[in-house]
Amino acid sequence: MTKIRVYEYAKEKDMSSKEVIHILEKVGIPVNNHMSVMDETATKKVEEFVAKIKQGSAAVNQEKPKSQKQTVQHGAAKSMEQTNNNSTEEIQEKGQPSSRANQEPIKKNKQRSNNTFSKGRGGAKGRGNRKKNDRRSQNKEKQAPVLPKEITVSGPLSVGEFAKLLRKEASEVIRKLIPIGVMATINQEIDVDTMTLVAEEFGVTVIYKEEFDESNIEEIEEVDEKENLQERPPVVTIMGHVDHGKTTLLDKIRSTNVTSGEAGGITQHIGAYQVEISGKKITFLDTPGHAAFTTMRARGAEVTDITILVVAADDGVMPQTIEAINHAKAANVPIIVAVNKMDKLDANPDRIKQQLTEYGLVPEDWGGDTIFVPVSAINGEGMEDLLEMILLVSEVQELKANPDKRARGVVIEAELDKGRGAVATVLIQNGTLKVGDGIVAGNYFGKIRAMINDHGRRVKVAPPSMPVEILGLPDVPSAGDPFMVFDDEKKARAIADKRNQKQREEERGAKTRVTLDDLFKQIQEGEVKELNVIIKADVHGSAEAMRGSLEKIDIEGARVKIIHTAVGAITESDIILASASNAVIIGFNVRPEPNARATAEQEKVEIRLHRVIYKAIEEIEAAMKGLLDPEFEEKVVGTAEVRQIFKVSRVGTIAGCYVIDGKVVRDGKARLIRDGIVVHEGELDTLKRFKDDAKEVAQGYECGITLAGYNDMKEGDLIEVYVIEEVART
Ligand SMILES: Nc1nc2c(ncn2[C@@H]2O[C@H](COP(=O)(O)OP(=O)(O)OP(=O)(O)O)[C@@H](O)[C@H]2O)c(=O)[nH]1
Repeated sequence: MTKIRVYEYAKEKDMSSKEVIHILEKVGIPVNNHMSVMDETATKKVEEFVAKIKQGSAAVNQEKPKSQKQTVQHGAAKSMEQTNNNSTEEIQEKGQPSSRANQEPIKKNKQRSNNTFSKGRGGAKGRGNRKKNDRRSQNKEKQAPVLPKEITVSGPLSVGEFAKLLRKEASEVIRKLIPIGVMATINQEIDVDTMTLVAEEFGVTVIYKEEFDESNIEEIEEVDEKENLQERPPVVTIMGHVDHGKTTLLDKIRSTNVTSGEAGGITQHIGAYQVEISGKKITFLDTPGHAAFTTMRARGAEVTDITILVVAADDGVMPQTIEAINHAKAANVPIIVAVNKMDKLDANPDRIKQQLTEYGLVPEDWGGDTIFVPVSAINGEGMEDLLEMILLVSEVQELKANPDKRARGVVIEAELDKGRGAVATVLIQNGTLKVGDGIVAGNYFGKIRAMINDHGRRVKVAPPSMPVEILGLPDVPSAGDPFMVFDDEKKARAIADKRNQKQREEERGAKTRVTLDDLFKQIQEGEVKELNVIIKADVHGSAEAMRGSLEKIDIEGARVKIIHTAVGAITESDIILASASNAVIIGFNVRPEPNARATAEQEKVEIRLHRVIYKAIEEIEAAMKGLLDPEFEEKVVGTAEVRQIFKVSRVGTIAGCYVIDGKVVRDGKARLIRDGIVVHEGELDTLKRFKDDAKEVAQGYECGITLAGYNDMKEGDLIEVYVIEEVART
């Protein structure tokens, strides 16, 4: 024999190709696969190796696990190091063709299922029992459990645990491990790749599911079997512009639709309530407005199924109407338009329809798919239609939950009550909550002492979509916090502790948000495919121009998605929307309101301010290409309010100011802001304390400021002073 392929050689020697490849590796002649050619030297070396093994001399490195659990990595390198008597035995067995054919390993496995592979092997006793064993193993084979089609693992498992999942004996697994170069005992751990290879040999698929930390209650996914799912009531939020009638509408619905049997009962404000119509329930969140809605979303709680957009028929689409539309769209929640105040003489519902088409809400009778319901929250007109429409939309959505399992949901609101302690209103999203359940809500663990429904009655159980007030938490969670029932109290306490710790870490700044500086990296890592952007501008035209240009950007498969544009200063509500939607805010000739700036810092939302449209676009493009040049960054050092204007001939206009925040520095640049809009930007000319020139003036002091080349300051204007700082690129 001069040259022979691996598989031919293996066949000839009654070995498997894998074994031959493995030995070739060990003798220093690695080959690629079973089709590789072995020359004379190779066959000789393999033969020598097998001979040595048969004499027992290759049985080195007797396995003595140091610890009970040891992770064994799959890989050739490892296998080389781990040459031991396991491989020896595998080969010895192969020398006896009957051993494999008659399923002997099954019996043997049973015999030593609790031993390490090296123990009790190959002794006279073992051989003597072979016949009996064969018979037993045959019997056993008949009753062999059906193998699973697939198994799910979340990380390394010990051979024993893995075998159990496969419904195989551990030694069978060990046997399959050897040819792939892994020498492991029953107690040693093997990695997922190795498990996948071994399972394949048994025709079983390994599904890897990353084990996650259960303290991320928000991310615990529980799949319900279809047959366990039942219809659940829709959860509805009412949004709209100030004074368009949200509260009146909510009150009207509640007072005219109290659940049967409860009529006349005192309804209690618990943050949400349910009404019944045509035998079906609807849950309304009792906090109108998109701020509450988006604050919850910012905390990861997707509670709302349907949004009712209230627009007053005598007024029309207003800024907050648009904001509400964008908040609902960002959350992918369907909108039903309630055209309110229809009782008013000047009500003009067609105008509302016309206006809303501009925002993509086209009424059904105009060929669109948005439901418009004319109503009057005062006299109740159209109210039933509205409720029917809610039920219709919820039917289309096929809202379902499984009432027969542990409950989970969201905290709607919570407070500390003097007499009752921490009281939280929760909305059950899935499962059924019961008195006595141990729950983690936010960062706290508690046992439910009592539950009170929206009519102030004590209840023992709360099914999906039902809001209830719960007593029994040791402290007050936040609105939007998730809650979940845990059967194991010890585990639940540990989860609550961990959540607490994580929150503290987040507060220390560990929160990750998209920023232009790391956008490119996030795009490359596949974390970001769409850059969500909110545009705030001084005039409608600029906002639209910016939207048009930004939407055209498509770089490296990532695009810009404008989730909201509006005219005016950057508000807290913009920041919350950005936070909930992982967006950046571009301000064009506008500034953030003071509390918005603070919230942005807290929420780590990035605000980029510009005065030239193309610069804003260039910046986004550069960020998406990873070419952003943040070598210089603007840092606002202080803000002064103009309290008095002095016109002095030759000098020009002096603004008598009061420093309301930070400090004003003589060398800084200044921006003059009127009602949130930047009206001038330039150099600070003079800065004086009384008659003297000052280098800087701190918060709480008065000063006189002149701006270079600009005299049109007015009382009430803000002068924002900033410096340009060099920042190191990361
Ligand atoms: N004529 C008439 N007036 C209404 C109707 N709905 C509400 N109003 C009145 O409009 C005013 C504002 O209503 P609210 O319900 O407070 O409006 P809102 O949208 O909740 O307002 P905010 O809470 O300030 O955002 C009140 O004076 C109501 O009485 C209606 O259908 N017809």
